[in-house]
Amino acid sequence: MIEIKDVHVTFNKGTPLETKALRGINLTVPEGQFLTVIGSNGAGKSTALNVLAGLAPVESGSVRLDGQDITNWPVHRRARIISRVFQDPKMGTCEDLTIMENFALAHGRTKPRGFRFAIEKDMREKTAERVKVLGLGLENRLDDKVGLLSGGQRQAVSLLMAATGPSSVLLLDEHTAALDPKTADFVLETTRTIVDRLKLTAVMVTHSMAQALSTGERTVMFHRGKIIFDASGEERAGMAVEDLLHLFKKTQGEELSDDSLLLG
Ligand SMILES: Nc1ncnc2c1ncn2[C@@H]1O[C@H](COP(=O)(O)OP(=O)(O)OP(=O)(O)O)[C@@H](O)[C@H]1O
Repeated sequence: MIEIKDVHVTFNKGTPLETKALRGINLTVPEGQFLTVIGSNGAGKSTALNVLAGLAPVESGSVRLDGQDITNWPVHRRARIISRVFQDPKMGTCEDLTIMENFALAHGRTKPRGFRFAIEKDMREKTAERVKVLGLGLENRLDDKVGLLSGGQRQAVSLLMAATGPSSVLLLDEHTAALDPKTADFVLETTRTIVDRLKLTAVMVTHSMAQALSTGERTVMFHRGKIIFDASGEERAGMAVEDLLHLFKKTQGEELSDDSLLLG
């Protein structure tokens, strides 16, 4: 379970560039929940993910994971339990290494003589089995360099790698935004399957309201560093993008002006 309590993040404090990126965020995500996060540009979505990953300076408030206070844990300590997939398909994998080597690396199986030698038969079979879930035939291309894969294939592999290992929390940072619509749909469907099968706690930031409502089981909206609504259950099940816009206008007294949110 993720528990973010009254978290404030201010960049460049005390300077003319001071930005209050998060202004008292409270968010509890129960174990196994798939949460989607939406909001206009600069609303604080990525900062919230960075707070979880340990990359944003928490000015006040606390972050707990499964009851442990991780507010001051360094990034590397969290990396074992929290993994992340970024917008850029190139960020989750090493393009000069093969699919197999990337998985070996993710498993921390490196040895002084080089991990090529450390890839045991057993691990190869397990990796092939895992990659097969994607339905892309990549189980027959384990020795191909990742750089040869398409953006969608690569993002699917990143996703699988992030979900492999001991981590139980998956952070998805607009991970389909750089893909064409068809590939984005495929990666999104793969995401749903992986999160469901591995019973992960997932937080997905997206610019698409439609995607936010059709994925996972709960949606929160950020606006100017605050969470302005939190929908789940029946309320969310019947929601369309127009309802979100209406809700935004009702709570904020203004129209939502971010085109990417409206069109996504
Ligand atoms: N490292 C940083 N240094 C200074 N300001 C930052 C930093 N990171 C974010 N900000 C500022 O904090 C605010 C929130 O940014 P954040 O990236 O969290 O928004 P976002 O909701 O993810 O937006 P977008 O959808 O545009 O990516 C913005 O005003 C941004 O310019």
